[in-house]
Amino acid sequence: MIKVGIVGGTGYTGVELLRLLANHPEVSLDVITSRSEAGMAVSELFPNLRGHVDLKFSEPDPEVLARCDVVFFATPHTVAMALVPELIKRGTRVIDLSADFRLKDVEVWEQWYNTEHTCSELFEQAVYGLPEINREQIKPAQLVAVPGCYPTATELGFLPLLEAGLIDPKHLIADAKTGVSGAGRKAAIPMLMAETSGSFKAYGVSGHRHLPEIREILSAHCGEDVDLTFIPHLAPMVRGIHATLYGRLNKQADLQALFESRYQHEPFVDVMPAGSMPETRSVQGANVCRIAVHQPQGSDTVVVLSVIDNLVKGASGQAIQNMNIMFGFEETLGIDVIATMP
Ligand SMILES: NC(=O)C1=CN([C@@H]2O[C@H](COP(=O)(O)OP(=O)(O)OC[C@H]3O[C@@H](n4cnc5c(N)ncnc54)[C@H](OP(=O)(O)O)[C@@H]3O)[C@@H](O)[C@H]2O)C=CC1
Ligand SMILES: CC(=O)N[C@@H](CCC(=O)OP(=O)(O)O)C(=O)O
Repeated sequence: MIKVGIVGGTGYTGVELLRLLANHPEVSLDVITSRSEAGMAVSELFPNLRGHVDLKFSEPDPEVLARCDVVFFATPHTVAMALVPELIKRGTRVIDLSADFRLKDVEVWEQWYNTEHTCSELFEQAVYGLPEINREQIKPAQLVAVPGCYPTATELGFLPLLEAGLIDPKHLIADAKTGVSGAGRKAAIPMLMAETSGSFKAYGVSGHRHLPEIREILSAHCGEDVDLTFIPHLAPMVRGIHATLYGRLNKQADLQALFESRYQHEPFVDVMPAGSMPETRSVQGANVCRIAVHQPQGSDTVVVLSVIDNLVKGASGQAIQNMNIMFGFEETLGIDVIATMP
């Protein structure tokens, strides 16, 4: 059994970590922090955890957190960077769901996050936690940066095509939609269902912070600078991401066979039969990226449809997948793969 701590246990990704880790046979949940709910029983705030999590929220305390084998940060960006150096020094492993350690260039990070980074010296040792490209590096890692939700859906969709050199890396388009839970568990008028229900809009058109992340990862992995147009949208749903990805083919190939072969050994990527249109509900609650590849008739454009649950494969499920790899557990242990909706 390993001792696990969670910083930020009252947010959407925090409670999703709790739901999955409460059932994990190798995990003892030891610390769950919240500054606003310190002293309250976890099961009082989250009745779905009654009988499964017998802990109280506590203030984040590095002394206490350092006694864990691994600490998850399910906090807004800039929180992890303040606490992680001390934990790393004491030998505690860290899995950060925020964006603090996802990029390798501090200037780019500071430009997109509009604040100073206080421990960029850890960028080098941080491993980007997308197991489908970095499984070997994740195994010994002390610090894992879990990919963003849009980047997970987008990178998994483009990877097979870029790796095979089948599309022009300078002309990629990602047209992606998310639900309101992507904005976190807080009171914000534009995210209220009364505002978003029956409505649909784009945002971040002039630039979204996930753009440099996707560009950096795809470029580094494929050895060629990638240029991407990435436009996020807010859809009237609670959870889920649907990314429609476009690439210009520079040669013809059996695209279905390419995707099936690339992901044949990946437990959490499901390549659907030719002609399929994956729906976000088919991955709700599951750590699965469901992908379909299409080539519209008479066109040299390939269209990839990629869906995930932003809170599971886009955050907490992927974080636990990383933990399993880091501690040598079966990669699928304690992680749901069957969605709660058909
Ligand atoms: N929601 C999503 O779909 C996804 C989110 N992420 C990332 O995961 C992280 C968490 O997201 P989400 O769960 O949505 O966020 P929420 O806003 O829902 O929750 C944030 C949590 O962090 C705690 N927190 C806030 N400020 C601090 C602080 N200064 N020190 C310690 N704890 C703090 C809060 O508790 P309290 O204030 O009581 O301490 C709360 O528990 C973010 O970085 C987000 O970008 C990644 C992928 C998807
Ligand atoms: C609706 C909404 O605001 N969505 C968030 C989703 C990003 C997210 O959750 O952040 P990470 O995956 O980077 O941690 C956004 O666009 O910023």
